[in-house]
Amino acid sequence: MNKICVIGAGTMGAGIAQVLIEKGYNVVLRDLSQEFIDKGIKGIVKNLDRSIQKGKMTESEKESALKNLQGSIFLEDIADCDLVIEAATENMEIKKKIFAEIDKICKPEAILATNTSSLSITEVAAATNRPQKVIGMHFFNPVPVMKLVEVIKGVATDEATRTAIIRLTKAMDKTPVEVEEAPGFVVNRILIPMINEAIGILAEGVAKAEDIDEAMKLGANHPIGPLALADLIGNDVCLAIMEVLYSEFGDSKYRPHPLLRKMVRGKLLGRKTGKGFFNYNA
Ligand SMILES: CC(=O)CC(=O)SCCNC(=O)CCNC(=O)[C@H](O)C(C)(C)COP(=O)(O)OP(=O)(O)OC[C@H]1O[C@@H](n2cnc3c(N)ncnc32)[C@H](O)[C@@H]1OP(=O)(O)O
Ligand SMILES: NC(=O)C1=CN([C@@H]2O[C@H](COP(=O)(O)OP(=O)(O)OC[C@H]3O[C@@H](n4cnc5c(N)ncnc54)[C@H](O)[C@@H]3O)[C@@H](O)[C@H]2O)C=CC1
Repeated sequence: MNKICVIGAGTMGAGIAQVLIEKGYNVVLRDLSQEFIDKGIKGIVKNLDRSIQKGKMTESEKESALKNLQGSIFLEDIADCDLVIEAATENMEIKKKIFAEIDKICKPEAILATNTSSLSITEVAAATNRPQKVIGMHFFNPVPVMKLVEVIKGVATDEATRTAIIRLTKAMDKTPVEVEEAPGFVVNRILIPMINEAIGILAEGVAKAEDIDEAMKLGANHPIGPLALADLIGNDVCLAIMEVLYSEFGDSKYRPHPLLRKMVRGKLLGRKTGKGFFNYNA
C-alpha cells in the first residue's frame, strides 16, 4: 500500500493523515473546500512543530513528512489510490454518496475504508459495486495519541481486505481490535451513553460541569472528564452516535439528552467551534 486518500480534513481526517505521512505513506487529503483542507493541514503542521519542540522529531523529518501530503478538492486526484479512508461527517446519506462516487473513480483493487463511529459498514458498502473491499477502520481521537483501531467487517468484506487493514493498522503503530458489526461497535456503545448521562446530570443541576469532570477524573481515573471528552469528540458527533444507537436498538436507554440536542442546535460543538461545555481559544 503506497498512496492513501483520506476524505474529510476535520478532527479525524487530519489526525489520520498526520500519522500516515509520518510513516512514509503518500496521502491525498480531500475535503469540500480549500478552506477546510488548509485548516486540517495547519493542525498537522502545529502538531509536527510540537513534536519538534519536544525533541521527538527533527525539522528535516517534518519536511519529509509534509512532502508526502497533498491537499485536494478534486475527486479525480484519488483515482490511483490503493486505499481510501473516509472520515467525513457522521451521516449515512453523506457516506453513501461518497462511497458511490469513489467506487466509480478508484481502481478496482482499491480498498474503501470508513472511519464511521457507529454506522453500518454493510449499508455503506451496499452503495458500491465492491462490498467485499469495504471495511470499517475506526480510529480514536486524538489519532496521533490513541493506540486503538477497531476493525469492523461488513457482511461481504473479504479476508484479503481484513488482512490488509490489520497490517496497515500495525504499520501505523496502532493496535487493531476486531469487532463484529454492531451499532457503536465496542467503545462508543459504552463511552457515548456515559457522556450522555453526564450531560443529564449537568441538566438536572446535580453538579457543575467542572465538578462532574473532576469527579470522574478523581473517582474513576479517567484522563479527562466526560464533558471535556464530549467537547474533544464534538457534540455533533456525540449526538449522531446517540441517534444511531437509539434508532438501531429502539431502546430508550440510548435516548439523546435534550441538552445535547440544544448544544448542537446552538453550534456549541466543543473544541472545533471554540465553545461547548467549556470555552476554548479558537
Ligand atoms: C467518538 C469516537 O468515535 C471515538 C473516540 O475517539 S472517543 C474519544 C477517545 N479519546 C479519549 O478518550 C481521550 C481521553 N483523553 C486523553 O487521553 C488525554 O486527555 C489526551 C491524550 C487527549 C491529552 O492528554 P493530557 O495529558 O490531558 O494533555 P497533554 O499533556 O497536553 O497531552 C498528552 C500527550 O498527548 C499529545 N496530544 C494531546 N492532544 C493532541 C492532539 N490533538 N494531537 C496530537 N497529540 C496530542 C500531547 O502532545 C502529549 O504528548 P507527549 O506525551 O508526547 O508530551
Ligand atoms: N470526533 C471524533 O472524536 C471521532 C469521529 N469519528 C468519525 O470520523 C468521521 C469524521 O468526524 P470528525 O473528524 O469529528 O468530523 P469533522 O466535522 O471534524 O470533519 C468532517 C469533515 O468532513 C468534511 N466533509 C463532509 N462531507 C464531505 C464530502 N462529501 N467529501 C469530502 N469531505 C467532506 C467536512 O467538510 C469536514 O471538514 C465521522 O464519521 C465520525 O463519526 C471517529 C472517531 C472519533
